[in-house]
Amino acid sequence: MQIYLVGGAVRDAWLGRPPGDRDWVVVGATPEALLAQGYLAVGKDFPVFLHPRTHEEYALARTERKTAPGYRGFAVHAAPDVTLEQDLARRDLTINAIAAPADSVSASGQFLINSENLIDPYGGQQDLRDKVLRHVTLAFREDPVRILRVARFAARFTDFSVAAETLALMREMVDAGEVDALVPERVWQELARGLMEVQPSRMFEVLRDCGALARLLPEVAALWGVPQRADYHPEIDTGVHLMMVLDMAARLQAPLPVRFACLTHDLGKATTPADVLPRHIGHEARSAQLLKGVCQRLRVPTDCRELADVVAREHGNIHRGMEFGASATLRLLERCDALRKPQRFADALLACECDARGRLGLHDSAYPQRPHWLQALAAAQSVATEVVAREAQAKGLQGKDIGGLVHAARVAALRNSGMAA
Ligand SMILES: Nc1ccn([C@@H]2O[C@H](COP(=O)(O)OP(=O)(O)OP(=O)(O)O)[C@@H](O)[C@H]2O)c(=O)n1
Ligand SMILES: [Mg+2]
Repeated sequence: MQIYLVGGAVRDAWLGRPPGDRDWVVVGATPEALLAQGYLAVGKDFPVFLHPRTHEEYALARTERKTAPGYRGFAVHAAPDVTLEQDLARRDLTINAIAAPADSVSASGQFLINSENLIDPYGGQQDLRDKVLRHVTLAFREDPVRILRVARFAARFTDFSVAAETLALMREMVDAGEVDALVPERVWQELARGLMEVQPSRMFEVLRDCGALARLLPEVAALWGVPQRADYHPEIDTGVHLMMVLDMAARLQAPLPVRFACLTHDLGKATTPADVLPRHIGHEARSAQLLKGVCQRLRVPTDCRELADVVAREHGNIHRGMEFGASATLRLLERCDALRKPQRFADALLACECDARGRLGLHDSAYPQRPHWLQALAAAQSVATEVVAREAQAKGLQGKDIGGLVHAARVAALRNSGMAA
């Protein structure tokens, strides 16, 4: 049997990027032969094994053929006569279809990037040089997740472009309804990974270009072409603003829930009645409503969903908050459940900063609201609630009345701290 390193590990080594997971392909072997050598079978859909010592993935060379729409609909053929070239042909992109013989890969994980070593039948190295994301063969069609992968790679390899013929193929797949058949978990997984890349806007650009965004996230796709007030939004177009907000979130190294909250905070602007434009009165509540549909459809995890809800509802108030009186300040903190969930509130503030700076010409402006709200939260937290509660109980007060006293003590603390009038 022959063993080769393939996929992302070869690509990343070639680009001089830090190594991630390593995937190996085994040619000329049977499952029995690998089991006899101590490999552990793990593949449910394909013959994949874990190395007895390193636990890295070793897959038997295989071909795949589509049998039904969607992610699960394919038949796999793995046999000792499947060649390396055949296995590479069924992969997504040429840059992911380069193989390095195992004996050219040293134990430390380093290997020589030497074109004489590499097996590269589909021009992957040329596409790495030209910075092109190009499909290997028409087998690309057999897995619609690849549409999302290409978009995600565009967000990571920011100076790569998608080959025209690959974009055309992706468009064909979208038109054939292929993305509609994807299971929500896969869509979310790829979107989440793309959001965490260095330039998430590029993922959405590619998804828009091939028509997939309107199928997967119609609420987001609808934001392009919606105008905003030029005095607040010099970029005017809501979709353009959204992309700037996402890239600001990446620049500020925001965690995933913040990036998801950025993605959905303005959804309601797409449903603003035409006669109100370019103003968006009350869009926050409409964003929160549309967000619910997105989260149900894509099974968005709780932390992302909850933060996005807070940000959708309150971002306008957080922006305006420096002018709030003590009572309104505390009410916002309470609506955000900030006293019990201070980290989530801090994340909401970060999302709001991305929103404020994700505007044309404002990328480097300050966002004093963030320290302001953190100080306000600290002032509210400084109230010794047990003491207030004990004193109230001593006076014979109960339940709601005690809550009222705690609230009043926090308002007073906000006033005394000079945070609000
Ligand atoms: N839908 C998919 C998923 C994977 N692959 C192939 O399997 C390899 C490994 O997959 P994976 O680890 O998911 O992707 P990587 O390319 O390694 O990228 P990442 O850095 O995101 O792990 C890919 O390079 C590609 O050759 C594919 O063709 N189609
Ligand atoms: Mg990988």
